[in-house]
Amino acid sequence: MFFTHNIGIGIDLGSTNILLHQKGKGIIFQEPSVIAINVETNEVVAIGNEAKNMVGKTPKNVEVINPIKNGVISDYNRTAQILKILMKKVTNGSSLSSFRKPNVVIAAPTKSTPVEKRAMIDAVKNCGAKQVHIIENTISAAIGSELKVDEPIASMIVDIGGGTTEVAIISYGGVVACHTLKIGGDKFDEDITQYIRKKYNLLIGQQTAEQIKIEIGFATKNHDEINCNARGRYLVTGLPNTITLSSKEVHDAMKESLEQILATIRLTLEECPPELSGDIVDYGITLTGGGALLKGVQEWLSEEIHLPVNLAPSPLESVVIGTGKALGFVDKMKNDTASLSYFKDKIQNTAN
Ligand SMILES: Nc1ncnc2c1ncn2[C@@H]1O[C@H](COP(=O)(O)OP(=O)(O)OP(=O)(O)O)[C@@H](O)[C@H]1O
Repeated sequence: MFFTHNIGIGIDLGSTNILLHQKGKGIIFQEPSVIAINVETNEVVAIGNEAKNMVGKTPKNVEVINPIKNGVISDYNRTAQILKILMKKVTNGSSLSSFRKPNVVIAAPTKSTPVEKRAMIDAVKNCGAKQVHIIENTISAAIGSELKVDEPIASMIVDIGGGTTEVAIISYGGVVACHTLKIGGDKFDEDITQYIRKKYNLLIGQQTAEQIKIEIGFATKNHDEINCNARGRYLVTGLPNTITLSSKEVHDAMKESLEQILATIRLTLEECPPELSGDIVDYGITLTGGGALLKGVQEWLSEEIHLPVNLAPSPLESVVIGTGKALGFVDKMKNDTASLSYFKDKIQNTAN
């Protein structure tokens, strides 16, 4: 069967999760940004969920790596290996003639440097993409959260990811104020691990910490207390042990990181041009990213900043949905750039 149209792919290369959106199909991949490698042969053993399940359980010759840190590619070769497998998935393993090679829109951290952007573009191009366009994470998250970014209304987006929190005020399709913090949901996991180690002398694994956060983690101090069990290695005897942990303890463990996120939101609000402040007061701020799913985040934030706080329709998927929608703009731009002038400057076309 012949296809005459180009394949369009949107990519969110997150610190915790990688997502792929294919034009006409929707989200076709949504798994952890993890790769398991046989270090003796350099062969890929697994990626995504399968690789994440191997963390802490592999033999010596298999290494499980997270090649994206704080939203930025930290291990180029491993990221390229993941992308190659994903591209094969999209093209069903067939080698494509140049006119059928996919056009890609990839989201990059709003404050990434030209070198970091270039690394992303090269990684995707080397895997067989035809054109690669970069879109800023926060713009993509806002588009994917159904905010009206192309209208003269200011929006504020807070994307609490795994490795970073990005806070931006967007108006006329552009970022007018933005701050990035290298703290996200994964730091909450570390906070919980440290707390349990210090208080109970128990060493827990990263997946256990994440489960505790999801099950009984609250951003609000005042909530109906709940408990859960945590299993790990008791450091005094070296033997397995189980403790019972309360949601108040988990809140205490995460408190400092939450306060740093709050300080970053306040800082961005302080930089909001006065003409746009009214819109933020009227429409509030929109929370997205996996960290926005922490229990009580909406209540906690609206109490602290006295503004309406909305949750994006699909916090874990906002960015990739935004890249999928941006693909539509890129396609249309070839014929009609005038009505898309806001995005034209924001989506950097590297093909020409
Ligand atoms: N229900 C939940 N409650 C609390 N945290 C959650 C929940 N679901 C997912 N998370 C957390 O969300 C984080 C991942 O979010 P997301 O996929 O948006 O990050 P990312 O885009 O990969 O990271 P980054 O934006 O830093 O590159 C993880 O820390 C995960 O534990």
